[in-house]
Amino acid sequence: MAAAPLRLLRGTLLGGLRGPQRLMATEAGAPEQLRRGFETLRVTREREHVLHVQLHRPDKRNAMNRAFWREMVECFQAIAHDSSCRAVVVSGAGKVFSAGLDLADVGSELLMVEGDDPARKAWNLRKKICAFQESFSVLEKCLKPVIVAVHGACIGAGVDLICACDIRYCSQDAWFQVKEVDIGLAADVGTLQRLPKIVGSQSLVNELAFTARKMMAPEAQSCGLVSRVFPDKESLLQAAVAVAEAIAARSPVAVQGSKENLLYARDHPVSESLRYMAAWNMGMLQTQDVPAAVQAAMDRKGTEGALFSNL
Ligand SMILES: CCC/C=C/C=C/C(=O)SCCNC(=O)CCNC(=O)[C@H](O)C(C)(C)COP(=O)(O)OP(=O)(O)OC[C@H]1O[C@@H](n2cnc3c(N)ncnc32)[C@H](O)[C@@H]1OP(=O)(O)O
Repeated sequence: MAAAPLRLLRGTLLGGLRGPQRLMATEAGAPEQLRRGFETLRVTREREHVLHVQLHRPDKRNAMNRAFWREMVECFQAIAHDSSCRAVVVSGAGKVFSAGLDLADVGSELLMVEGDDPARKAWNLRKKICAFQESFSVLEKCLKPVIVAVHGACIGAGVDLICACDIRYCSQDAWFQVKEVDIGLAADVGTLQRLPKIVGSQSLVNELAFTARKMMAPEAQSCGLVSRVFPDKESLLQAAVAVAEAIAARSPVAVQGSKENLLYARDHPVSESLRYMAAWNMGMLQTQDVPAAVQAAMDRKGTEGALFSNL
């Protein structure tokens, strides 16, 4: 998908956007952090309510350096607070989705831990690991659905990242590798915790984590890691943006409430999740979005027939 020439967003927003637009300093509503931009991420507005976040170190195969781990948190916290954004597409710029941890930049940081004794070193290392975990947990904490589009290699921390996304698509050339054992560590930023809940086969997860073997796109689809496979990157991105647009056309109260409750249900027993749902909806069902959506359905206008305000 070729980037459209940059244009000022003001004035185009209400008409609806048809091509990616770099967020401009003049854009009303976008949080300051998104307008300033990032070193390792490129954020564009693809449609009126859809942002596209690209991992953007193509020369280094989007390897995740220190700036990346920090910027993921800044970026998705800003998106969480951007009420005009209702869905996000994540992809990788260049040849591959991501080569995972930047072994040159972050590898040395992990090996050199400060502290006067083993307990203090351990404590400082724990703080670092928790900070790394937050860089992907932030994708779940942001209630805007995140659709990830994977092409080419998705290695190590790349798998951790996609496991925290809500919808996973890939192209035919994609491959996935839980590579951490090959660099002497147990994957600690989400794969071991989330992947078993995604693919449903503990045996397969164990095999992937213990052997670091590559899993190609067809197997990733058959095991449920990705839900759709596309012939190439272009069709992949088109589909990812289209599904994001479909999500964005629906009530943000309903969509973001669904994400919150799906994640809650993943981590809690059914009875507890039902109680949480009831408490959630005793507030949220009072939204104007319900009568607006019901009226549009009765008028056979579909979702386009109802306009929902930002959340
Ligand atoms: C507490 C933190 C927890 C997180 C843990 C995470 C762990 C992991 O992610 S383990 C996995 C680490 N990653 C790898 O082992 C992948 C290494 N890279 C590759 O296998 C290949 O680069 C790849 C298949 C992705 C692409 O191959 P291609 O031929 O297309 O490119 P290259 O010529 O190999 O690389 C191009 C330049 O990118 C640099 N680069 C690639 N991967 C990394 C990396 N992981 N870290 C740092 N730099 C990387 C590579 O050095 C080349 O740079 P240059 O020589 O300057 O052109």
